[in-house]
Amino acid sequence: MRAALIQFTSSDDPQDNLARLRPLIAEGARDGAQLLCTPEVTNVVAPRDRLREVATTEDADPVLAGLREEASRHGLWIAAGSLAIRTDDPDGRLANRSFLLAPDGAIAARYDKIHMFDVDVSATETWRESKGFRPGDRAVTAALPFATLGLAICYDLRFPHLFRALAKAGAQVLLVPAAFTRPTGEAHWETLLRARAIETGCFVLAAAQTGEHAGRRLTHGHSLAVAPWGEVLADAGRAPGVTLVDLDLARVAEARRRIPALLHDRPFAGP
Ligand SMILES: O=C(O)CNC(=O)[C@H](CS)NC(=O)CCC(=O)C(=O)O
Repeated sequence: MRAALIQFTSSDDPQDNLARLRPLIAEGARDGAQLLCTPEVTNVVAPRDRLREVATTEDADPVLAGLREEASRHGLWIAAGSLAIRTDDPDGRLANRSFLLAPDGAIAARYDKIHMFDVDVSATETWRESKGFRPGDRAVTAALPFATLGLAICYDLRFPHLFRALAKAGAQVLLVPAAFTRPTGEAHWETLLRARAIETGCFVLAAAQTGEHAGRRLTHGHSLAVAPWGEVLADAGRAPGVTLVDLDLARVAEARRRIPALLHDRPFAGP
């Protein structure tokens, strides 16, 4: 199968983001991608107040509507990394929700980010994702004609048991759309993605936000594709654009045959 990672710098204006995404999708389609992945919060990256003002419901979100159009126009699958979506939460919290869009434009799966990034990265960089977003509580796989996908988002990457559960439920390709911070990206991003691939014997596809966003926020970039044995197949660097990668799904079974650790869980007591 051929996948495309769309690396992108989302602004705080969904219409602007959609307008800049369309040509990248056309490029991925022209180059034969069957599955196209976009980063976390593709529709809007903004400080909390602006985000709440801009985010709308699934029915009203222009980026979701536009991506559904693009999926059916080009007849390909789009994993809309995540979108910030208004919910019925009494406290007004949004969902950080991924959508898998089928080649006819239908919504084939949804996943709400489970783990909230409530972290003091440094003395000057602190995040309280749970103030703006309501966490999900359900892991999601989706069987496509050419591969079974496991869905995760950004900070979920640090919770290996989620990925193990996805692999055990049949996932062969794990998606990790992200908006990683610069300091944690430099220190951990590639290592964690390679570890999740090796542990699960899955391909990992991670489409990333890159560059400078509203409110002077910086993201790490380096959209990455990793093989089940752990090799980096593609690294998009810092520039926005489309990165193509060919996945030979037979490599999933091959990696798991060489190291059958997924079958070797044992109960234990303690510590
Ligand atoms: O708030 C938004 O706009 C959407 N959410 C995000 O971008 C989230 C929470 S701030 N970012 C991460 O999870 C980064 C994780 C990370 O960098 C790490 O694990 O090191």
